[in-house]
Amino acid sequence: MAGPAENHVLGINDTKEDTEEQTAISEEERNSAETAEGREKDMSPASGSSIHRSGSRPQLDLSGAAIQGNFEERDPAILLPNQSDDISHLALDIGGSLIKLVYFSRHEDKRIEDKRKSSFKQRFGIPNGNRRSYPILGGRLHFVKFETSKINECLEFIKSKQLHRGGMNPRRWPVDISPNENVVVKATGGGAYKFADLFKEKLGVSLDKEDEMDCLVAGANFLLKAIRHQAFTHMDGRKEFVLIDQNDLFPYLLVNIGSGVSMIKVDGDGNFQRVSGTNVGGGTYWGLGKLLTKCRSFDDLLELSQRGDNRTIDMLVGDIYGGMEYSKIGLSASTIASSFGKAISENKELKDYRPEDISLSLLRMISYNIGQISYLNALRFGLKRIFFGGFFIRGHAYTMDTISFAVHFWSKGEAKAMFLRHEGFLGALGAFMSYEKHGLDDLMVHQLVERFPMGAPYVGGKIHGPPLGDLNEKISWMEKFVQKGIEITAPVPMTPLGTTGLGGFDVPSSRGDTLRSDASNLNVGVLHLVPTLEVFPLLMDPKTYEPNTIDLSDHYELEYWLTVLSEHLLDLVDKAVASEGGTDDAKRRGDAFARAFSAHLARLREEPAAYGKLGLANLLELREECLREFQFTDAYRSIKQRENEASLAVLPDLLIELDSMDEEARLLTLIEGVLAANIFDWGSRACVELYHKGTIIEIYRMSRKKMQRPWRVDDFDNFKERMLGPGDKKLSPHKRALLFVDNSGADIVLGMLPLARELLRRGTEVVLVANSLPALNDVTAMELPDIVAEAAKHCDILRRAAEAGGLLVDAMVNIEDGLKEDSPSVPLMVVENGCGSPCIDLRQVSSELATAAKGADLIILEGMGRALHTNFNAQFKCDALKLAMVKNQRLAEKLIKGNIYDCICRYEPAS
Ligand SMILES: CC(C)(COP(=O)(O)O)[C@@H](O)C(=O)NCCC(=O)O
Ligand SMILES: [Mn+2]
Repeated sequence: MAGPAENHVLGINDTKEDTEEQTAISEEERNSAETAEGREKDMSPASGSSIHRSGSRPQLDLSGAAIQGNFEERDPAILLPNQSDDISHLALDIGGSLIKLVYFSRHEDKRIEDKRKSSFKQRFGIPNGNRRSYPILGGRLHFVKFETSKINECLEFIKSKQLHRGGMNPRRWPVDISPNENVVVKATGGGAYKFADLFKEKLGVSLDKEDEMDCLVAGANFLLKAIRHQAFTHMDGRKEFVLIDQNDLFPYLLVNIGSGVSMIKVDGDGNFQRVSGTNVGGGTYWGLGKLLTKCRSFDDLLELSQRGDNRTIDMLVGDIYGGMEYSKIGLSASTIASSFGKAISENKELKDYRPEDISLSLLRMISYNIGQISYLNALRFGLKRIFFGGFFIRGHAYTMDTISFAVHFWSKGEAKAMFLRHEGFLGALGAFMSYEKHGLDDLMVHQLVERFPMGAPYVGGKIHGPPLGDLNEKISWMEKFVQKGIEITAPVPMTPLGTTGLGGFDVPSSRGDTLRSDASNLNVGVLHLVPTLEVFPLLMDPKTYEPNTIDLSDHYELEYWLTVLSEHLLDLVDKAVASEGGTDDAKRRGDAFARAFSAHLARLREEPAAYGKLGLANLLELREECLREFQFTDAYRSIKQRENEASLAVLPDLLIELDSMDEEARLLTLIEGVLAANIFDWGSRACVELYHKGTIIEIYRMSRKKMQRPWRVDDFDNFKERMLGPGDKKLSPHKRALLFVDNSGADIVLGMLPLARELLRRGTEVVLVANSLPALNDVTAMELPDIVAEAAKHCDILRRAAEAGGLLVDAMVNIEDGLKEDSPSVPLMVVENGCGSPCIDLRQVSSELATAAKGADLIILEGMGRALHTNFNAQFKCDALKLAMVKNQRLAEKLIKGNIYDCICRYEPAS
């Protein structure tokens, strides 16, 4: 199968091609990678402390280790007084064509101990189930590529960010590490040997060489276990993400296609065996292709193949059987009987064949061969899953289709070929993993969040420009392109549509519009490591939970939502710029934000799976993240404030009205109130237009007036029965209710707070769950205590509950609520949900929320984002009430066969 031993180049996964590939940077602005000043102070070692290492591995020096701060805190930071902070947060995979860099930057430590947080801790204590012997650092993993031929750019990049010295920190250099100190950086790939002296000379860094195969496997294992949408199948031009069960990952076959091909049977972490390989690999394609087509780069050769027709060269079954198929053995007429076989019988010279056809024929020959050998090896060891990686694939749709086709064909559909989004970074990640005690190998899927910041402008299918240092550089670059009249847009297909080559085994079709020669450039975001995130414990089955309701793999649906977001953009930029005082700087940032976000939308329009599996929640979150990237921290700040004030002014009247009702009428009015007040949503186009037509209170009244039952989804009677009991029978009240609140203003003040008050009155503890970061006009956990405090001035129940929950510490004056009945003062609390988006993915919530959830027996999800776009179909272990007004015509039609402004009151008791 493989060639003679001396020619056995298998496993050498690079080629020395003269690639034209652009530098691709997945990089965030430098300043965001900085560590907070205060924390630096705590973490920096006493000056003059020595660096302790054992052998070649830099290790943490645990001598004198002490917990910093509160012993009861979850995952407390541990102060290592003798540890220099220079454990390198950088690892490299230096190949013949590309240098892949993985580096870590710490999160800014913005922990603010407000009274909300301390009261929460008092109430719930601190969970200690997740204690580690050492903490995982919160931070980000960045993935960056350079052309090996431009190694100096790579060295400059490392130097400018001081990555070899543990990140950019002016306090650390040169105080902590003397320039003569030997810093060790993990590296794999042939270049780790070849360029060792250069790294030493230019950066003073010693490259600690790690075995390539070890790294590949470690990288693949980490990715497959820790990143939800890592692996995908690719058939007929369609990418489909595959859910990998962490506990059912092994064994699998890892096929790394570099110059040669290695086939590795992976049985566990660090447990693998190279079982086979072939010398016909990427190097063969590139080498033969270069000789036969005069193509100058690997990418050019791939591009040629997209315009090729291999039937002009390959001998097909039909050529042998006079156009017929050989049905007896299941071979169709278009099956390749012999690659390049036609060339024997034709009286043609090389020049008579189109380079496009040659390239395609070659690509098919090699891809099929690899697919076939891989399958045979999978069969040999009884493996069902085959993951392909290596530079040969580089996100090329047609290559993936061809390999998939071969595996499918030979296995008769039994085995699956899968590909990895981070396939180019397996080795570098593996090298990074080889640092001891960074805690990465312990990370779980829910502790990682991938984000896609604007790394560099991309134009015409290529990333342009150097790595972007800071926000200003990012904006300047964009402005430069715009001045030149070049629209910054997502990469476009490099060949016209419909030019896919024909022929083949049986023709695997790959849609022209998904073809690209290096799509993987942009498919890798920045991995945020957030050790405090947890799976919401009340989810019925986290494994089958899918947050998104609408399926964006439906082309029309995706197109609709992308258009909605584009149409919102101008208005959003106006709000964002105004929120920053409308200064020139804010306008520049606003412009850049609009361009960056439009580029994301264009990118996703072209390749919906570019950032992993796409759902509406991701799109809405991407918008908020992009705003934050351009330093718009709260675009709706003043709108929220205005609406809060207006609503608080009418709250006393509402409470009096409610208190004059009997229990049943009151409960109905309260639910009506929540639904009616959910109309205040600055994310809905239709609603924003409404706001021009009246004051907040007028719109609220109008909305309440229209609240006619039955609602489009109306489970109110069931909810009422649970709350008030059937007939005269009283049921015990819920112990604790989690209220996932939505918007500021009327929504929270006139909708959810009165409902919370009712629950409190009935003896149910209430936890208000709000966003950690601003998103549209959603109320945040930081803002809520003040709103509650204001509302409590008019309400005895809220006041006592807020006091009991530790939200109010000062005695309240001016109590206008006449109610003096002796209601139990169960606590009212506020927790943050861990999100900064209008939607919520309950697989990744704050540890605060997870803790509060443990004693809860009622969940109320409110609003379109939290209850409809996400979680509409979510099932919980406890009673759940989903309340929302549908403020979008299309969603109303799709979800409830109704109309805009219809309401949903969906009650699902615990089963
Ligand atoms: C962004 C939103 C999910 C916020 O809704 P909310 O959760 O506040 O009820 C919603 O306004 C939305 O889906 N807007 C986009 C569609 C539109 O403009 O109609
Ligand atoms: Mn909202």
